[in-house]
Amino acid sequence: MNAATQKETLGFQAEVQRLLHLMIHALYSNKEIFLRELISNASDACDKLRFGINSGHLKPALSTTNANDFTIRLRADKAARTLSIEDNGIGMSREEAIQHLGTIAKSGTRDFIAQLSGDQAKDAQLIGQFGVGFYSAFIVAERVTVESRRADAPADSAVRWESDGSGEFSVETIEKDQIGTCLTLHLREGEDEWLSSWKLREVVKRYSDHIAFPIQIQQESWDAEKQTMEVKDEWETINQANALWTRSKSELSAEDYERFFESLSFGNGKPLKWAHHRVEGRSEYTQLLYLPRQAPHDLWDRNQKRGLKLYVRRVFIMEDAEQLLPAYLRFVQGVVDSSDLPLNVSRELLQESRDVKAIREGCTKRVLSMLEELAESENDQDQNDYALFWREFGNTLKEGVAEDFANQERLAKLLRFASTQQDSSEQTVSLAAYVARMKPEQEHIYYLTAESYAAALASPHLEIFRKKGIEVLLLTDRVDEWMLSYLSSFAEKSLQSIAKGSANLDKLADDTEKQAQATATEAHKPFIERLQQALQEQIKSVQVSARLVESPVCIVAEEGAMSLHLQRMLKAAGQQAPVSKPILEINLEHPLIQRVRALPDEATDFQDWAALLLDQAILAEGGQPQDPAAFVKRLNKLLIAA
Ligand SMILES: Nc1ncnc2c1ncn2[C@@H]1O[C@H](COP(=O)(O)OP(=O)(O)OP(=O)(O)O)[C@@H](O)[C@H]1O
Repeated sequence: MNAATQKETLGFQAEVQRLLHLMIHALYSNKEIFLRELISNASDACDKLRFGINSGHLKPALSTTNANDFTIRLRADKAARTLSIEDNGIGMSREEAIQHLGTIAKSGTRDFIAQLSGDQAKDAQLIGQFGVGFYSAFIVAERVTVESRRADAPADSAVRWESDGSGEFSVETIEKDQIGTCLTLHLREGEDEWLSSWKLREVVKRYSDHIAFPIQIQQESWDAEKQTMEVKDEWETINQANALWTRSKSELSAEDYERFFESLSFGNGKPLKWAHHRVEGRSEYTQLLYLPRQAPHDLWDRNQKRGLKLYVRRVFIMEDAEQLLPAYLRFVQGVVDSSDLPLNVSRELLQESRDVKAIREGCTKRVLSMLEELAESENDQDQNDYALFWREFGNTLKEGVAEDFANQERLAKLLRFASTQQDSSEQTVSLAAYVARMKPEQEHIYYLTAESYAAALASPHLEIFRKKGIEVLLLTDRVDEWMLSYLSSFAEKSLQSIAKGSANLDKLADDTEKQAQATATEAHKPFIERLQQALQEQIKSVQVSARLVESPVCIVAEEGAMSLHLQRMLKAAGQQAPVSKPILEINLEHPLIQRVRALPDEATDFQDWAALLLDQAILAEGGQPQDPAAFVKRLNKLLIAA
């Protein structure tokens, strides 16, 4: 026996020993992950061999090995109480087995182990972040035998590595017919469940369904004579072995993508659009992202489960990984498969990972590009998919304007609104289209927020804009006010509420109009002051209106103050809104105002008239009079007197 074939016994690297001891205890409650780790190693080994063959780097010893023959086989031997995981991947030489299975080649191992405390929960989390790999076999096995033959080595140069995990391992050279690696786990007392085919199926389905190579177990049949299940020499594939996203786009049809979406979304119909890319650079990953056609009923609820499915090198890691996309894109479904994250990445780690940050940015940009492409369909009369998208998800996308400053400009281009330019409440007008239609003298993008489309259309604030033929965007979704507090301009035009302050109306008025307003204010100063006096508890001031044409009065919020609509919304939600008194604007041309103005100084009902004017202004704006019963009483009193 020469030195190379001799059996030798070696000690584990000190770190391995310590890690093994701590890991077995810390991960015991989550022991099934050992199977995922070992299958992942087997899959990596197949990948490496396939790559070696395709790139011409490696010439396998067996000519039969081609990309279609790769399998990962799980063999349970009930009599011997062993579970084997066998692959026909790249395999290991004797030196490689010593190197890879006796040491931890990762940088920072020492620091990492120094952090382990013996506290089970904390250590489990830390080990999870570190990646447990091959050594997880010892969670369920009291002894592990690895027989391996490198794909380019002759049959008599294979290796057997064996250890009970207590500090030493042995290696010897053996003969092995097949290339690849066979790991045999001699199960610990009480671990017999790993001999049952249903248990193996269950765990493979959960974690390894999308491993690209077939994972197989032996078929069993009932032997009536012996009254036992007998193992047959036939193999059955128990995973889908079809990680669609790892295949090249040119191989996949629209039906393939649609079918996969169905499996992701549990029958939510066909997707509107998808994007499938392999991203290289700072972080390497594959993204397969879908825009659904229909919103789930609870889309509005930001606390609902959301997110993409996360895989690491085709091993399933978690459902609903919400860190991979910002909350405002929670309608997107799909898969991210990272090449960089550790297999045992936890939700906590996702939050801190720089790789995840890069994935999140990359996926966000991709979704925005998909939406921009979809928006091009707006010119298509027959199939306006963007209108469809906007109806379902527009409200959610608006949250992005407030939350995603880096992409605000792109998001603003994707917004659609109802407008006075159209006859329907449908939100189809983009800010770009609005700006293109602006009057030469117009400097602002005008909008009005209201409870409903009908309320917006009836608002007295619109009168002057109608008269001058200036378009106003009508915003009636709950999220609008919040969004607007973050969106102050578009294409260098500032957004201006027509229900606040002067609304820069003077810029729209010609010199004669301005002159007339100034003269009227001067001429009716005593009346204006009297009205102001009567209502001073409730309003900030009375002003001669530049925006009213048909209505006698309206109220507006002060420039820079919270809009009255938002104040009402906050109040309805039980939140405290800063109290700011509105401005009452009056239309001096209106017969009702003229009637009140004509009341003699000694008239005792001036106070009633003033209160009535204010209350109707509040009503027209969509609000509630402070004291509705008093309003009705006053109205009746004045009607009877009239
Ligand atoms: N089935 C196998 N075939 C060939 N080599 C293997 C096999 N299993 C393990 N190895 C070798 O042993 C090394 C160590 O495996 P281990 O699972 O501990 O770490 P890893 O796979 O490199 O990292 P991690 O599992 O944490 O992502 C692997 O890098 C690989 O070189």
